[in-house]
Amino acid sequence: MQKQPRLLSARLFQKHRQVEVVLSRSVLAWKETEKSKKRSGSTSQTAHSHAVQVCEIVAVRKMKDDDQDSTDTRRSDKKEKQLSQLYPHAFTVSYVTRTRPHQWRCSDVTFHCANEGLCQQWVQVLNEQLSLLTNRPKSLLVYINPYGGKQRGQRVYEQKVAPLFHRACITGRLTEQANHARDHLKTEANLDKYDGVVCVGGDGMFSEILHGLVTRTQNDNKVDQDQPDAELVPCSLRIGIIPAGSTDCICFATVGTNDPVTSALHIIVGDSQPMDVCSVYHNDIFLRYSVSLLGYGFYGDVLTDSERKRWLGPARYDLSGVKTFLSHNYYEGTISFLPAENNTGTPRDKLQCRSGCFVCQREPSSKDNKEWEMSEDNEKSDKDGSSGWSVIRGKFIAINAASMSCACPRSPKGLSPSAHLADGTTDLILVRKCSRLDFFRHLLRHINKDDQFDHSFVEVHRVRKFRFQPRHHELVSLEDLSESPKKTDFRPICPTQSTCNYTGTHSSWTCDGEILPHAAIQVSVQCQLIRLFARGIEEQQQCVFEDPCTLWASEPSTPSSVD
Ligand SMILES: CCCCCCCCCCCCC/C=C/[C@@H](O)[C@H](COP(=O)(O)O)NC(=O)CCCCC
Ligand SMILES: Nc1ncnc2c1ncn2[C@@H]1O[C@H](COP(=O)(O)OP(=O)(O)O)[C@@H](O)[C@H]1O
Ligand SMILES: [Ca+2]
Repeated sequence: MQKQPRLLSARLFQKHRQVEVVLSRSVLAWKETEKSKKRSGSTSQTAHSHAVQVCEIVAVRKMKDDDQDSTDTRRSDKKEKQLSQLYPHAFTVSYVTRTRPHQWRCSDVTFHCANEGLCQQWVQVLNEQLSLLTNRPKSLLVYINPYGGKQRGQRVYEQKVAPLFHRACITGRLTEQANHARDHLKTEANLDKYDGVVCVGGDGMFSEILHGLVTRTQNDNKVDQDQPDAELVPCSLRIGIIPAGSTDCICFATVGTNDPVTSALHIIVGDSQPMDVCSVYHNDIFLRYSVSLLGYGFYGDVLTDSERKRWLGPARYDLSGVKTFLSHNYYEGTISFLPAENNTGTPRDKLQCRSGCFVCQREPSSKDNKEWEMSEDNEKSDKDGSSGWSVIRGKFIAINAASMSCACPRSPKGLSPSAHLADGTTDLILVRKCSRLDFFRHLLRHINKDDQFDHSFVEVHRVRKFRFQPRHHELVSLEDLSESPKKTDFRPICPTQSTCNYTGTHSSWTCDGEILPHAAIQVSVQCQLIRLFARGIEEQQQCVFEDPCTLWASEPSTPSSVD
């Protein structure tokens, strides 16, 4: 690893202990000095040595700066005030620490020094380093859905997020007309003023922001998104999600947890995660965009039923899930899809999309481009189903397109554990008609370690485009009307019954939790159309910066004050 010169080094104090503090371009490190260790009788080296990446420093402030407001009575502020009285020349560094897996917290370390000049110097140089991090947002447009999830959006923002944003000097315009977030973004908001848009809510709220921002970007660039073959322009503003919804799958699958503080910190440090977006059409009419689950049959029915139970909050999905499972309906139709090229991996490989995923980072090589162009040609010569496109006709309990893993607290590995966030593909999962018990076994595998695709009635394909055509409604009703129950019927289970109920009607598509008005749809994946304030799921405790030991040994590039 390349050794970086020190920008500053000094002997400072942490409470009563003397510490050696070193700053390079990428790392701030500190450790107790030998003298201080001896005095306190401590022998352990590691317990007293710390290192923080500069890019994970949230803020640096002189202790006195925040003490002007004597009306502030929060415990942390009181403590800070006491410290500043005790140590007049002190500064505090707030930085990211990893607590539980994927969970981030903001920790503070306060150093004090013998004179004001030294203190000023450290604050100035540290802040200069932070100002070089140009990916950090300074101004954010924040929308809160006060009615999402357990209706805690506003409280979560005010108590957990706003204080952190304030500390990092992020100013945001807080709006509570969340129901109008999409339209405000589409037409009214002056987006030039902002570095990003943040939503506080669930996947439905995220969807509002997505539609507002993508539509606005296309309009500004004179691209007609209603044309199925339009080449959409990627959005320049990143989107942040503070989870406060019912499923929070988009947050969970991009960060690894649905914790508001962790998300706020990913926003503050200016993370960036590109993400695919599916565009959904019905007979060449644009319907919606989707980033998580497009589901027909089981999930479509769960969502349709759950909308009537919104008052139950997140529990509505459990109740509707059980009800839909017991109904055990299947639907007939034809699904056609354009498979992704071989180099995109398969939904059944064990290559999970993680921070810095090389599958998503891969620039299409000239060979890949050629393959892709060939597929496009195939598509043109193949509107009625021949080579290039695969066509499957059948009876399905569920048809799911997962553009990301769809991991969430209900299913920590998700619907398609190896789906990628930004590879330009979606994983198409077909669950054919099967017994209720088999379907239960399949569902169960979403929460245990077994492979949910390892059933004879399940198949999964990685695709770039797909189309679905339900079996013709009129024909079905004429044939089956007498014996087919209505799709929303709820009947007691017959233990001997092992086949599904043919409804004779269509199901609906759920599109990131919203219901689509048409069953026949055409879908294509728009590779990396948006970016989130996230970095993908971190594999483990990240320690990717230079070894702090090299810092202690290296010489300062500019002479620095030592106690
Ligand atoms: C025997 C136990 C079986 C349990 C199986 C559970 C499988 C759960 C898979 C969940 C996939 C979720 C995909 C996410 C979709 C969200 O975008 C959508 C809207 O989210 P929000 O606005 O935050 O509410 N949520 C859903 O579609 C909920 C699906 C729940 C199905 C039980
Ligand atoms: N102020 C509001 N009043 C009512 N509905 C809203 C408001 N703001 C957003 N919504 C809508 O609420 C729906 C669900 O929001 P979401 O935040 O995803 O919660 P949940 O995860 O519980 O579904 C979305 O369709 C969103 O457009
Ligand atoms: Ca994808």
